[in-house]
Order: sequence, then structure tokens, then C-alpha cells
Amino acid sequence: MDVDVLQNASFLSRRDWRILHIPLPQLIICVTLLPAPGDPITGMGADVSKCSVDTLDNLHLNKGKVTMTTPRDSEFGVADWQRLLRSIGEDPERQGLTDTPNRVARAWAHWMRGYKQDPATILKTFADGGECYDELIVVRQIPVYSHCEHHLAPFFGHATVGYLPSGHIVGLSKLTRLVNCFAARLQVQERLTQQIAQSLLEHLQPKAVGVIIRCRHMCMESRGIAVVGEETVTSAMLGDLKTNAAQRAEFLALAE
Ligand SMILES: Nc1nc2c(ncn2[C@@H]2O[C@H](COP(=O)(O)OP(=O)(O)OP(=O)(O)O)[C@@H](O)[C@H]2O)c(=O)[nH]1
Ligand SMILES: [Zn+2]
Repeated sequence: MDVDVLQNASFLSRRDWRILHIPLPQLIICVTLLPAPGDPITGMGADVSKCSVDTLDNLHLNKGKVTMTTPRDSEFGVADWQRLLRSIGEDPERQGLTDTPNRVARAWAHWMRGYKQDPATILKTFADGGECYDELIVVRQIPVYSHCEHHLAPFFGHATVGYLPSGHIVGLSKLTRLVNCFAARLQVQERLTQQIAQSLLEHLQPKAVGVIIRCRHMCMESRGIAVVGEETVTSAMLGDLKTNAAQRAEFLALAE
């Protein structure tokens, strides 16, 4: 293995480091202090033999610069995704897969970003005269992308979210942001529907809230029962929409 190959590598496995250790001492990093979990370390030096096995698994080499990160307990790191690839019979070192662990880690961070979002922050109300509005406000065709908690498989479709304000309104985009916030977590469609409705009720105190979600579940289409194109419809009606039949009929008509 020559220097160029190593300098172009973005990740070195434990096996690579044994090779690297002997002929290329100028690239071996010195670890004298154990870093706090998640802290990056950069440097050049010697004595990789002091590194623990886990530490060696997290050494990175990029354009001649060696960096190391230790995984936080909650992190599913590159080595974990490589293990997953091996477990399905793949070679994580083959050309098409070398960047896959990092790519997949970024993708999952995006798909699960909702755990870091706070509905209260999203649902900031504003006073601009619209607070006198006392009819239903309905946003339809809000895209839903989520993952079922049973199989980690995608389910996706559209949501309709409406409310009957009582002195507080929010920016229309915030209804879409609220859907995204709960959809970007592991879900069942029923809970997703209720969480959106409950959150609106809690933070806006409107007279009524209605949420309807229509989704296709990949866990039901690509495997299992294997029926393509079925749509699951769930709804949550709170406040006046639960008790007032005329109000409910109006919401359903607007939602169509
Ligand atoms: N209620 C509900 N069920 C869901 C949702 N997403 C997936 N499921 C179902 O979760 C169930 C899990 O059932 P299990 O019997 O534990 O798992 P399984 O053997 O993989 O089930 P099959 O999919 O029928 O093969 C399946 O019936 C899925 O269709 C959802 O959003 N809501
Ligand atoms: Zn599923």
C-alpha cells in the first residue's frame, strides 16, 4: 500500500492500520490523552499501539491528514454501517460502497431530524390582524415522509391539517413544519396523526383541529402482505370537529 492510496482513503479499518503502522510512521497519530466521546482529535506522531481497538476503528485519513473521532454512545457509526453491509453479504470496501456508510448516516440523521425539533418553537403565533379570523383554516396536500417503527420502512403520502382559530393564528408554513417534525421520527400513522392534532390544540388553543393523513406503507408493499398501491387513511378530530356534525362536514368538504 503506498502513500497515495492511503492519502486518498477516507477511512481506515483496523486491518489497514496494522499495515500503516510499520512502514509509514509519519502518518501515525499520537494519542496520549483519551478524548471525550465525540471529540475530534487531529495530529501526527507515533504509537498507535496505545489506541484501543474501538479507537482504531474510528481513525480517518483524508488527504494526508489524520483525524479521529470516538463515537457517542447513541451514535451508529461508520463501522456499524460497514458491519451491516458485511452482514448482508456485501464488501464495504468495494468501490461503490466505500462512501455508503457516511452517506447513509447522513440520510438517517435527516430522516430522524424530528427528534431534535420542538413543536412549541415551530408554532409561534403572530398578531397581524388575522387573529380576528374565525373560520376554518385548512392546508391540504402537505407531503408526508416517515418511517414505520416496525420495519424502519418508509411510508409516505399527504396530510390535510385544519383548525378553527380562537384568537391565535400561525404562519401557514408552520403547519407543514409541524407535520415534518413528527413525521421525521419512527412512527405508526395513527400516532403521527394524533400528535399533529394534539400539538396544534395544545399550542394554539383553537376551537377545533382536524388532521387527515393518507399514506402508502412500503412495509406492506415491498414485503409481508405485498399488496401494491393500498392507501391507509387516518384522522384526528378535536374540539368542535369532534362534537359538531355541521363543522365536521364543512372540514371534510374543504379537505377533499
Ligand atoms: N397500525 C399500524 N400498523 C402498521 C403501521 N405500519 C406498519 N404497520 C403494521 O405493523 C404490523 C407488524 O406486524 P407483525 O406481525 O409484528 O410483523 P410482521 O410479521 O412483519 O407483519 P407482516 O407485515 O404482516 O408480515 C404489520 O401488520 C404492518 O402492516 C402503521 O402505521 N400503523
Ligand atoms: Zn412497517
